[in-house]
Amino acid sequence: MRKNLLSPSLLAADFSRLAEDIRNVEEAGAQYLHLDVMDGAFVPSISFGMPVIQSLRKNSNMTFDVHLMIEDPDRYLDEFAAIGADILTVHAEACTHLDRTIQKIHQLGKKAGVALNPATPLSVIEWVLPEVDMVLLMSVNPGFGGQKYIPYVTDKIRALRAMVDGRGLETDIEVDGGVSLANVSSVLEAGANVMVAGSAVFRGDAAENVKAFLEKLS
Ligand SMILES: O=C(CO)[C@@H](O)[C@H](O)COP(=O)(O)O
Ligand SMILES: [Fe+2]
Repeated sequence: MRKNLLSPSLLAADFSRLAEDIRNVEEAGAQYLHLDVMDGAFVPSISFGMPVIQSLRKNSNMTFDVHLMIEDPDRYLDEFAAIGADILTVHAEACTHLDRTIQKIHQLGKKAGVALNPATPLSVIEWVLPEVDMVLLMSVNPGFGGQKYIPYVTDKIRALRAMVDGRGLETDIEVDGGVSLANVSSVLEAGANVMVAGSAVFRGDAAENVKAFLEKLS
């Protein structure tokens, strides 16, 4: 039986009190912490990088689910591994040699994720799928929190679930962008099992929101 997991996205937290916000979601039962690294090149925005993640590592035992929205992520994999990332997810669109990048993440002893923008077809990962621990399907165009879920991604999740199950794989399927308490059940029903939620967790009472998500995921 696959596990359904919640990965609150730190991007929507209050940056003036990160330690407290993280403690809240961890104590409420969130298993992963989603860390969005943006370089201002692959995506228009710049978020945060290694020093922030390294500091937070001391405050949390959650699985650090690092989403690298950066060009040529190979340049930084050693460093992200060294500061305590558990899952390193790279964008297929940002990697010239995706297979090599996945191998490198595994050599560093980390789980390898591959992210696809909404418009990127699943065929891009067809051959590497058995090598990947998690596929992240973007359900918004990456770069910002608080955007609206793109409805056609639900069919893409269904297609990926069929691909994963049809090949007898255990690849996690993570969905990222606009996931809320209102749509999480349909995302789950389509076959995703790792839910990223930023605004829907950190806007309002984060602990209560985590509990409400976990109830829907149980
Ligand atoms: O990677 C990204 C955006 O590029 C996401 O992880 C967002 O941070 C999710 O935020 P919400 O859409 O849930 O507010
Ligand atoms: Fe993300």
